[in-house]
Amino acid sequence: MSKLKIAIQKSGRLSEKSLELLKDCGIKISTSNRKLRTESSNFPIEILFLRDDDIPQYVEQGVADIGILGENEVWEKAKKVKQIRQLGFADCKLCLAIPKDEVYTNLSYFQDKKIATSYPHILRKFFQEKEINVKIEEIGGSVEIAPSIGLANAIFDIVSTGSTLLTNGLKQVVTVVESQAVLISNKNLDFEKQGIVNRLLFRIEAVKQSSENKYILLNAPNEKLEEIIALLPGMKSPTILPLAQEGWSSIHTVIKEDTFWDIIEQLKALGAEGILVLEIEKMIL
Ligand SMILES: Nc1ncnc2c1ncn2[C@@H]1O[C@H](COP(=O)(O)OP(=O)(O)OP(=O)(O)O)[C@@H](O)[C@H]1O
Ligand SMILES: O=P(O)(O)OC[C@H]1O[C@H](OP(=O)(O)OP(=O)(O)O)[C@H](O)[C@@H]1O
Ligand SMILES: [Mg+2]
Repeated sequence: MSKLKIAIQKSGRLSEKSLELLKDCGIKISTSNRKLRTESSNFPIEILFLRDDDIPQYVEQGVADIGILGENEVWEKAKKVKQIRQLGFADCKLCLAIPKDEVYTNLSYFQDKKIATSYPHILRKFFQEKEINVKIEEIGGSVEIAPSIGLANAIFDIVSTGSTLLTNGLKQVVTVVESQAVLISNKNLDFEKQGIVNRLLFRIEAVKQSSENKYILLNAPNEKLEEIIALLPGMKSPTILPLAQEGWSSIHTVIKEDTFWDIIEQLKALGAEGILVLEIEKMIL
């Protein structure tokens, strides 16, 4: 049986989360520092540890079948690969930033300015669409240093918390794109490999659903059941079980992580008691 080759970042911002995702999918992998290839003992997959910049090219060529990397690298390299699924980690933005004491008006500020970046392709496309002429200085890293050493007037780089900009005397003025980790695939996978990708995707879906949802249990007075149920969507609809105490019921359901604080406040206001919120290990819709 053939194995699916998955490329992940060897060491960097994406490495740990990529391995964790595979582990959460029940895929066992033994890792050691120096080994650049490894196989899973319980899933038909081989893992290649690579520089993230190289992953689009390898996936296009079929050296790797699928890969995990930032959308920013996928756009920058512009290789012919299929984007399968966003993965919800490594969230960041690609931004234009300038020295903090400069007065910024609008995009025309950048006319004829020199901008340092590791993302020349994305940047060139952006300014071409805006019909603004800029000079692009491509550098491999430590981009934030460029204005202070006289290499460029501005930078175009990854921003997350903004602390790198701040400590280097820069301020963000334009967000060009937002990015997160994504799963990409070769465009011509054979039937067998596509089957393995589908199995992997099914597991990723279950892992992601479980992290985005909470299981909640609560006790509610029967006269408020209707109003409380209206607040709780559930996978189909909530489960209602009578309590030993007359006039009360227990409600079980699943709610979205990002709405549960709002909903819980409303549930309490309607007289709900003994509210338990539990992590979901896996969730299959
Ligand atoms: N500060 C950040 N916060 C969130 N995500 C980030 C941050 N910096 C980078 N990323 C995301 O993680 C990816 C990898 O970042 P990293 O800094 O590890 O890359 P790299 O230095 O190019 O690594 P490599 O050695 O593999 O080429 C980026 O392409 C981006 O998608
Ligand atoms: O807005 P912040 O939270 O400060 O994050 C932004 C910084 O993070 C990334 O670099 P990283 O720390 O990964 O180092 P690298 O340049 O060596 O890749 C990126 O290149 C920025 O410099
Ligand atoms: Mg890189």
